[in-house]
Amino acid sequence: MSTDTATDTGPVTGSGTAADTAASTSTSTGTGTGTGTGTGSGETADAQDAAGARPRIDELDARIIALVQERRTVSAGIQQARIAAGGTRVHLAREMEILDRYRGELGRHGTQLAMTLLTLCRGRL
Ligand SMILES: O=C(O)C(=O)C[C@]1(C(=O)O)C=C[C@@H](O)C=C1
Repeated sequence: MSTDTATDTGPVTGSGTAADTAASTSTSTGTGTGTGTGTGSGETADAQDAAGARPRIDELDARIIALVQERRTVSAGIQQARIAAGGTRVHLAREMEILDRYRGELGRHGTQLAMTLLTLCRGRL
C-alpha cells in the first residue's frame, strides 16, 4: 500500500543552465513547479532532442495513451457488468481508493491525474 510521503516539488529542480535561464520565456506564477522550466525552444531543448530524449518521451507518451485506452475498455466492462446486475455505473468507494493511490504515489497532482482518468473512463459525474 502506498504512503502519503510523496513530495510535490515538481518534476524539475535546479537543473537549468545559465543559457537556459537567459533564453527562458517562463510563465511561472510562483506555484512551486521548480526553476529552469522555461517554455522556450532554445538550445537546451535541441540538445536534449539530439541526445534522444524527445523520442523517448514520445515513446512513453504513446504507451501512456495506449494504457489509458486499455484502462477505459476494462473500466467499461466493469461498469456494464455492474449495471447489468442492477448496480450503478459509479462506485464511489472504489474511486476513493484510486484517488488515494495516485495521491500517495504522485502527490496532489496525482489526484488531478486520477480524476481525469476516472472522467475518461466513466464519464462526468
Ligand atoms: O473499479 C470499478 O468498479 C470500476 O467501475 C472502474 C472505475 C475506474 O475506471 O476506475 C470506474 C467507475 C467507478 O466509479 C469506479 C472505478
